[in-house]
Amino acid sequence: MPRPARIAPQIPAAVTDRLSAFQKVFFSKPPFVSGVYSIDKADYLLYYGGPQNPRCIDLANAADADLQHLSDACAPATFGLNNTDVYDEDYRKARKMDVDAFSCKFDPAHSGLLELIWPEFLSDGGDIKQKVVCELYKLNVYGQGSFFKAHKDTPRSDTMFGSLVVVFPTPHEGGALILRENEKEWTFDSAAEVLADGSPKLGYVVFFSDVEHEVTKVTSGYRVTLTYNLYFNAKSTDEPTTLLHQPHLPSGVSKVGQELKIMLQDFLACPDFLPDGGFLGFGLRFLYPLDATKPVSTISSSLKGCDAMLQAVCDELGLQHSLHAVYKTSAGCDYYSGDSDGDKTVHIVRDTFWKGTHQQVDMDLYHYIRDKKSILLRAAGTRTFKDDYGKVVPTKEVHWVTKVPTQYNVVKSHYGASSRFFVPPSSAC
Ligand SMILES: O=C(O)CCC(=O)C(=O)O
Ligand SMILES: [Fe+2]
Repeated sequence: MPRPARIAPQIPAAVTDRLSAFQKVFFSKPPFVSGVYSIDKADYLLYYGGPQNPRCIDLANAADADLQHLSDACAPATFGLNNTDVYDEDYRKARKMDVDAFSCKFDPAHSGLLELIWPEFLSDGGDIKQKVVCELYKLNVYGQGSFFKAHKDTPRSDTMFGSLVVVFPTPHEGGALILRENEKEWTFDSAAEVLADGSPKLGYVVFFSDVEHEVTKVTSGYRVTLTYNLYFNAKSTDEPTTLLHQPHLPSGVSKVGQELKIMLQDFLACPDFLPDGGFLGFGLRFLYPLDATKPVSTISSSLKGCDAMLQAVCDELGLQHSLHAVYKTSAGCDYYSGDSDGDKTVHIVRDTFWKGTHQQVDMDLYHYIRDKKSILLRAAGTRTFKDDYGKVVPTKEVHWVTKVPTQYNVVKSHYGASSRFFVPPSSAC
């Protein structure tokens, strides 16, 4: 028997227009911050070679022969794949030096660089709730023909959330950093900028770990970089190397946050919006490494960028909110229950991840995934429906304000978290 046709939700244009406007603003900010920065001349000095063969190179005034020496002192660069370091010149051709083999006068915290980039990067100018550790990771030299193909950085602990790369003003061409998120792409081509107007500057780019990026081929000269891992609060292995100063900002959410706040207020005041009450659902924009045995709420203090901003907006509006794992499934087949509503899609909202697997339970996933605390959601504007036993499924309506990403598998991805963020209705709904 053919399945009854899906009945489209009845959503008034006043609501759909508001939803798409909200999404546009939510995704408007790029997932990185970049630019050039002036530092003290002495901060360009890099020492390496150890006591047997000590060397110092001025990376603001380096001759090709000195850069060649630095490159020769490095080893071939590897990259992280499935928790191991892999060397593959088809994927990454570059040289690297580990942190115990060199010392650089430049320090991102003391130079003031972190204070400059931090508010814009993490909270779009709003309040910053987290302390961050910025750990020097590697020195890299990209000589002629070097590149690093598209990849996402491997999180080195579940508190690592991003990377900082600084590019020294050594003459080179090519070696642009391309960043991608969803369908969008940005290029940070520091080669010209670090040597523009005759005064050497440091190029910098800071991005979230889940942003795909690649380094294009260096066509001449040497591109010398330092990379840093960024951790929330605590870090994985050693003592923190650098603690970010909390910038002194007026409290409250950012400019984009203010815009979202006004939009949310407008939603809640709209009479067409969830007239019988319900939930607002937000698919998080970024990925988060999470121990799948822990409640999803453990990442609430580590939200990034506009995810953190949304949380702040809800706090300011006095809206209750929480983080959840969400499973999309069907609550039954129509011909068993005799219910002709057709679509029985239900989002099962849990505080923790479901521990079973699809293979173990072929049928009736709906009954296995839900637990006593689960909330069951149906699309706003649709009617309630019955399960296979003829019982009405106790669903509440949800408007997915930002879409639920579908491309991540919570079991397979090492990021683990495909969590969602919910705002129960205010009294206006
Ligand atoms: O050098 C850069 O701009 C990025 C390097 C990079 O992607 C990495 O080290 O993982
Ligand atoms: Fe990378």
